[in-house]
Amino acid sequence: MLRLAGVGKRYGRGALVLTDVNLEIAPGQVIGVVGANGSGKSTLLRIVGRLSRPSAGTVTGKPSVGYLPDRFPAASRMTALGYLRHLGRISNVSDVDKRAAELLERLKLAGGPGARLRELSKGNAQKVALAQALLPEPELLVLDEPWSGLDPAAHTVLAELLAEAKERGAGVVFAEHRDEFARAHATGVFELSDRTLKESGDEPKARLVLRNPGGRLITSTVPVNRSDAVLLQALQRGWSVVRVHTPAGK
Ligand SMILES: Nc1ncnc2c1ncn2[C@@H]1O[C@H](COP(=O)(O)OP(=O)(O)OP(=O)(O)O)[C@@H](O)[C@H]1O
Repeated sequence: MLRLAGVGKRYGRGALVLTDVNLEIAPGQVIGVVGANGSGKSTLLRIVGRLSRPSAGTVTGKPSVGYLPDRFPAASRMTALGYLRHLGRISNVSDVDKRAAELLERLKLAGGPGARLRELSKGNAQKVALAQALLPEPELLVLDEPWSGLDPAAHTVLAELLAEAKERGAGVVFAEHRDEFARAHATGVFELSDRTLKESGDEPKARLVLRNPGGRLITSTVPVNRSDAVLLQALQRGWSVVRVHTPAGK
């Protein structure tokens, strides 16, 4: 469906953000991309969704794409339904009103289809953003942190919608910063670190919640066999340990 080979990306004359990224997306595959803030997840997803061109390497395949951006510009006076109708007409969605209303109903958009975009809370704006990506039933869904801001009920609905997309043979690529969460929803998880993408094995991970000397809470996910070393280094730098979550039995 889509193949990235040797993909690199730099912005302007800046340093490389991605180097030698290889990724193949097949129908029915759900790929989770994890990585720290700034590791290049959004950059990679924009390339996968063909919204941005790589500086090196090739992207082959031209599936239709539904894209959920990392920031949804919801500053319009349009209603949620008006907005989806407009987008649906551009991409020739049949029965657009019915389908849009169904999606908004399943996601439980506060205020219903008539809610104005600029009055929506973060989580409700995210629901409209998800609906616009799902509406045309694209061959490839590219979702940048799709669970961000959603309440638990909408989490479940989104998991169902992704399972349905997978069932009809769509490919899905999503970005997520929580490793275990990505693992729970993906058929394959890849990690972006040091500017490149590696398949993330099933090695058990520990989640460390630390407080830096400035008082900020920092959450870090590390392989269990490295957690002692990371904790020791953090303590030596004057950080304190708030919580350590390890998988059962590790
Ligand atoms: N339009 C841009 N122009 C210049 N640099 C950019 C641009 N977009 C992203 N970057 C840089 O590319 C790097 C990767 O950013 P990106 O947003 O892809 O990371 P991310 O993993 O999605 O981060 P987050 O988890 O915080 O959303 C960062 O150093 C960022 O500053």
